[in-house]
Amino acid sequence: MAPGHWADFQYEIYLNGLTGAVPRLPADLTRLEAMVEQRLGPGPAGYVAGGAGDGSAIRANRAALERHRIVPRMLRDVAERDLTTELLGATLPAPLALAPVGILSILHPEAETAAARAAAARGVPYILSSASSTPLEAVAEAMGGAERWFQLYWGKDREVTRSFLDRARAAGYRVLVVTLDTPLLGWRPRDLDQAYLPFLRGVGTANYFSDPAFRAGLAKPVEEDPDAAVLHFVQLFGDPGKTWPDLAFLREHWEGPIVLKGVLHPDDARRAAEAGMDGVVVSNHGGRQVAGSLGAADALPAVAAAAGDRLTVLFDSGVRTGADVFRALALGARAVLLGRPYAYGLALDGQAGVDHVLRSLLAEFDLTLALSGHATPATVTAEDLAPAPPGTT
Ligand SMILES: Cc1cc2nc3c(=O)[nH]c(=O)nc-3n(C[C@H](O)[C@H](O)[C@H](O)COP(=O)(O)O)c2cc1C
Ligand SMILES: CCCCC(=O)C(=O)O
Repeated sequence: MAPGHWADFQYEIYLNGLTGAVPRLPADLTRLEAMVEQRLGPGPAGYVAGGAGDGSAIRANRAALERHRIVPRMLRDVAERDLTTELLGATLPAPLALAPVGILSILHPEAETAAARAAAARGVPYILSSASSTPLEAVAEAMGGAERWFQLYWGKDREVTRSFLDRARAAGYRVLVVTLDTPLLGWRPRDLDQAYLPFLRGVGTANYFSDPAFRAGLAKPVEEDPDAAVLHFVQLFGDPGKTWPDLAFLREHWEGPIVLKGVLHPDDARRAAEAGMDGVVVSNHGGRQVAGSLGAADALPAVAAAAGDRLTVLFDSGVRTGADVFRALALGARAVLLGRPYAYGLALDGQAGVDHVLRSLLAEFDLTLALSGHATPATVTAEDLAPAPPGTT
């Protein structure tokens, strides 16, 4: 990252305005979802925007964040700011990574590769999903010298898991994010009502179909019987039979940091620490798994307290603005993962769209930080928040 502040993006936009150039995407990232609905058909837009059941967990995610109001402090010298953040042995330019979002080819032909390039150009880690539409080796190349994180769907076939870990290691991925909240796909009415499940057409299976261990489990090569290959994928991608002792296998086969994604209860954080894990992502999978579940931000303070200094605590589910990043840090996260907004940026303008989303979010965060009286994320605490008056959220 060049010297300067993320907030400089604001001046860049103003200066472009002198020549009549205005950005192609809005500065208010909450507008992107409606734009994607208009641009893409209801299938892909519904898949990304949709949630479990009645959508209550998506609403809970927003409510849990909005319930906290920022209390700005004055005259604290915020002229020079530094957003760099130490995270799991690396120095990041900001407390942010891009969340694993699978099957991005339903949104844009360049899919994960474009998202990875956009993130790498800003030094932000991109967490590649197991359910990527592009093989992990090709995405690793697109990441160049940036941090490489791989998200594992920890399925039923141990050989496939082992092979994914071997491939990820060989391709230079350093951090392993193991998603625990998706051993089964949640009940998602928008997809069910449209009978829209991209996986059934083979989207998001690139890592599997290119995997020697996966291919060894098929009666016929993928190319000869793609339907059977899809069925095999559907049967093995999740494993609802797993329990905490099973983590020993992953710990044994992955030398770098392991982060468990989808932790919402403090006891699960304690178990993660006992199992030798390095971090957790407090997340309800963007409200896509358990309708009626608590807003992820509501779980954050207790998980952070249970984690203490034994685990690095990350957060996602509902982050849409710079204020949300601030709130998550104040509630105990060290960094946040951005999910749907960058997928929308990709859908609307490819790599440039992801770049716009990243820079807008971080510019807004930088300004929020400064205008609230902080020169660095490290000084943000729960003291910077006040509860919203009852009935106002
Ligand atoms: C379309 C879509 C696909 C996703 N795919 C994955 C995935 O492959 N692996 C995973 O761990 N999480 C996946 N997630 C969850 C995200 O990593 C993240 O937890 C979620 O998007 C956060 O909620 P938010 O986007 O509303 O902020 C997906 C989310 C969406 C919207
Ligand atoms: C096979 C997993 C589906 C990707 C995912 O995590 C999601 O759609 O939420």
